[in-house]
Amino acid sequence: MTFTDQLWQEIAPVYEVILSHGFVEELMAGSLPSPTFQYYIQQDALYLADFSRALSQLAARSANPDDMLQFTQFAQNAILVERALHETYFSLYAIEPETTKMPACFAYTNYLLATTSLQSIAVGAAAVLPCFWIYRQVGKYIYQQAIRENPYRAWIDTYAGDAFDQSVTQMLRLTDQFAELASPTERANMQEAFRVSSRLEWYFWNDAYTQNRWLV
Ligand SMILES: Cc1ncc(CO)c(N)n1
Repeated sequence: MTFTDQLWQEIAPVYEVILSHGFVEELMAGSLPSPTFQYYIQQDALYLADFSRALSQLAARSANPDDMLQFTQFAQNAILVERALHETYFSLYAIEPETTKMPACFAYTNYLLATTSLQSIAVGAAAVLPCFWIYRQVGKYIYQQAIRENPYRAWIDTYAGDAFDQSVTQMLRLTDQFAELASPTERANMQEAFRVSSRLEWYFWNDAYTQNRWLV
């Protein structure tokens, strides 16, 4: 079993509750209320900018040019592909850009930036991995079940598509390479980072579903 297989086994319960979350179920059924999706898209635009910064941080800290190129491409894709998607939805739903990160987005982006800046590159890679991997799995799951006339089709197609699939496979390969070189302590830190980000993925959807705001 690869290191990344082990990572997935450990977060299997988190993945299960993500799949059964109301946000995912209603997105799949096409019945997600548009204010919920708007909130999500606004927060995701803020998230993606920092996700790209976190990937650039890993690129800058890479020891070899192959890894640098990979992380740079991931950072570029986070901006390009996903911005195109957001522009679709921003105009489709007349969504105003948001500037305030709500609690889950705030927690997640700050966690990614701190981890990719201050921890080892291996731990940083493990922290960004759920952003790739969970989205691919959720994307494929939704794609298989979603009704054809789904207002959220463009979102579903992006994450269930081949281009995203290939990035995820590359990211998994990189993480397994880092794990091979890592000490047992560092591998434990990678597991912890993977777990934290996986939980924050759930919180990100949950904040949108509950329209969570700062209470104070
Ligand atoms: C919160 C979140 N996680 C992962 C992705 C996929 O990159 C995304 N767009 N948003």
